[in-house]
Amino acid sequence: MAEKKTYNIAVIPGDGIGKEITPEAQAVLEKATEGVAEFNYTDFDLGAERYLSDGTILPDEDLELIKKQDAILLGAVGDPRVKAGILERGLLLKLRFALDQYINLRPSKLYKGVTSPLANPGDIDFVVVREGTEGLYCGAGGAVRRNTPNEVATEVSINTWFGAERVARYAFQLAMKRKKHVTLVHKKNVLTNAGDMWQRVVDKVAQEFPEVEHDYLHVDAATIFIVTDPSRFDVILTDNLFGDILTDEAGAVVGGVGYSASGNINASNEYPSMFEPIHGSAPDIAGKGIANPTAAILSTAMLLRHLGFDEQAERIDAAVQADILEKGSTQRTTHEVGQDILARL
Ligand SMILES: NC(=O)C1=CN([C@@H]2O[C@H](COP(=O)(O)OP(=O)(O)OC[C@H]3O[C@@H](n4cnc5c(N)ncnc54)[C@H](O)[C@@H]3O)[C@@H](O)[C@H]2O)C=CC1
Ligand SMILES: CC(C)CC(=O)C(=O)O
Ligand SMILES: [Mg+2]
Repeated sequence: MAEKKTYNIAVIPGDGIGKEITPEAQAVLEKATEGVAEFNYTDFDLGAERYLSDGTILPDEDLELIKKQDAILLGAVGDPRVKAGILERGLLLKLRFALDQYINLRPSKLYKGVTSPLANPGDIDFVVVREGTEGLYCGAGGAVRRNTPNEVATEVSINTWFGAERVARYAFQLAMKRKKHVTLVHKKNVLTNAGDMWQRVVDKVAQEFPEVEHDYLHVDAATIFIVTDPSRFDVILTDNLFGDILTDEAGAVVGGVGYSASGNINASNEYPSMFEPIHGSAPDIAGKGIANPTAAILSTAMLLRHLGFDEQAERIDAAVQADILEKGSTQRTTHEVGQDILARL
């Protein structure tokens, strides 16, 4: 149950379709919370336009203000006019790291009425618990002898016992509320240092949860089962890179990344958590008004659940499900989908 009466929400639409889907999500969030508490929104002009106009990516004063919010609603980051990585690292990953959002929570659910590319998808309903602050995304590494034929580039995957243990415990706790099954996904047959540590962490944490079954898959095999037998999964626990890749695949399997929401959770509540669709800024369709805002809207349900507004979150989920059942197969603009879902609240 929510405890406070006033909530401050940072809104970062970002780039590309992020700017198109975020207003639809925010409208749903505002409507769903009408009368239950006061939600104050602060818009942050961060992303490619800001960077191209004044060279700033995430100024310290913005970060400090964001730290004081209760939650963050983010669209997507990345623009073809800006060198790859500048905004992704300097804005998105900086937020995840600075706010210690170590749980990257990514549910994959096949909504009734959505057409999966799988012939026999079965009942797909699993959650990927992806570590959010470590692994190959830390930015450790570098390049020597750049722009010579002898260039060597390294990316170092940093995995700490502390980091793996806290996310593993979260995954087992989540499994207790679900089908009590955790699958660790890694590549321990090759990444023998990190993979072995992750397995030992999971074996230790599992002892605290005797009711939860756990197994292991190498990531390459996991990609097979996500398309051949996705209903076998309940909670997938994995590292930052594998989780990123697997969740896009899972998104495709449940009808498209436009249906896949996520939360970057600071489970200790020291800093605000951030909610965003799993997809990016989709430059190939940006500006056309055709992006699916459903993932962004479902992200607001995750935001509300995080703040303790379970009932309001359920209403958003139900509105999305009803919308898909009735109109999922019709061609609609981003705004039409947003309006249709809004009308059901
Ligand atoms: N969380 C974030 O902010 C993320 C940012 N990115 C950034 O986004 C940019 C584009 O990356 P891509 O690799 O193209 O991935 P992407 O997820 O933006 O797009 C991949 C494909 O999915 C489609 N798609 C994505 N969202 C959709 C939606 N809501 N409705 C309908 N179709 C949708 C796109 O049109 C595209 O064909 C890059 O700059 C990348 O770094 C990528 C992933 C996550
Ligand atoms: C753009 C990246 C920083 C990450 C990504 O693709 C994701 O978190 O899904
Ligand atoms: Mg991704």
